[in-house]
Amino acid sequence: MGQLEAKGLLCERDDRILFSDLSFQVNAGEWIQITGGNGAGKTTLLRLLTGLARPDAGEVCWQGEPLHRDRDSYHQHLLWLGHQPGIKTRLTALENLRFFHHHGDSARCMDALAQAGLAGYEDIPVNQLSAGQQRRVALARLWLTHAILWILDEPFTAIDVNGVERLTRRMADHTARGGMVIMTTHQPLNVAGDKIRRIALTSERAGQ
Ligand SMILES: Nc1ncnc2c1ncn2[C@@H]1O[C@H](COP(=O)(O)OP(=O)(O)OP(=O)(O)O)[C@@H](O)[C@H]1O
Repeated sequence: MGQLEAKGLLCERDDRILFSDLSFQVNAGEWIQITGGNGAGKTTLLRLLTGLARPDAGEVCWQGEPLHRDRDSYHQHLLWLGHQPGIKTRLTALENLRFFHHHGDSARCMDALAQAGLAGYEDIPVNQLSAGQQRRVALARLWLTHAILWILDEPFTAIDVNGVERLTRRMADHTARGGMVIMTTHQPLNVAGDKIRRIALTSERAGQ
């Protein structure tokens, strides 16, 4: 089972301190929402947690080891879905999933697309899908991945109410089975308060 630990993170952008001395742990089965207004540093923090960027001070550890020591093995445990859908718009929805998940046979990929609400759209080039449907193609990976840790930046952007409900259920299932979710969203989450822990990137952070 995994454990992610942020230790004393400092991040500066344009001579402004976004956050400093930020420490927290995420354990198996935990669901974390990073909160804060526009520009508070949520995406920046998520990128530090993925190992794609390095903090100005402090470090991020996975199972006790600093990420930069063995990023490749960390990435086997991680599913990162960034702000952009990160999909190939000339490929079909199904081809996109097969591209990301080589182990995913067509039947599993079709099932994942159905779970994401895209049944009937499997063979359509992604550039002919709506913004929300394109996002759903990326999010269908949540039904295919074996990664224990999901880091999701604004996964609900452009997603309708029904889609948000499906995704929320999927995240709840994942954490109930010992998975970990760290996400940002500006939308209210329809989840019992004790199921989710919030880490605020604001001056109110003290006391969180
Ligand atoms: N590559 C970069 N170079 C310089 N400054 C950056 C860079 N990326 C982000 N910033 C700055 O860092 C700050 C935090 O940006 P970030 O994207 O982390 O905020 P956020 O909390 O995710 O915001 P939002 O809710 O709008 O997505 C912003 O003030 C932004 O201008």
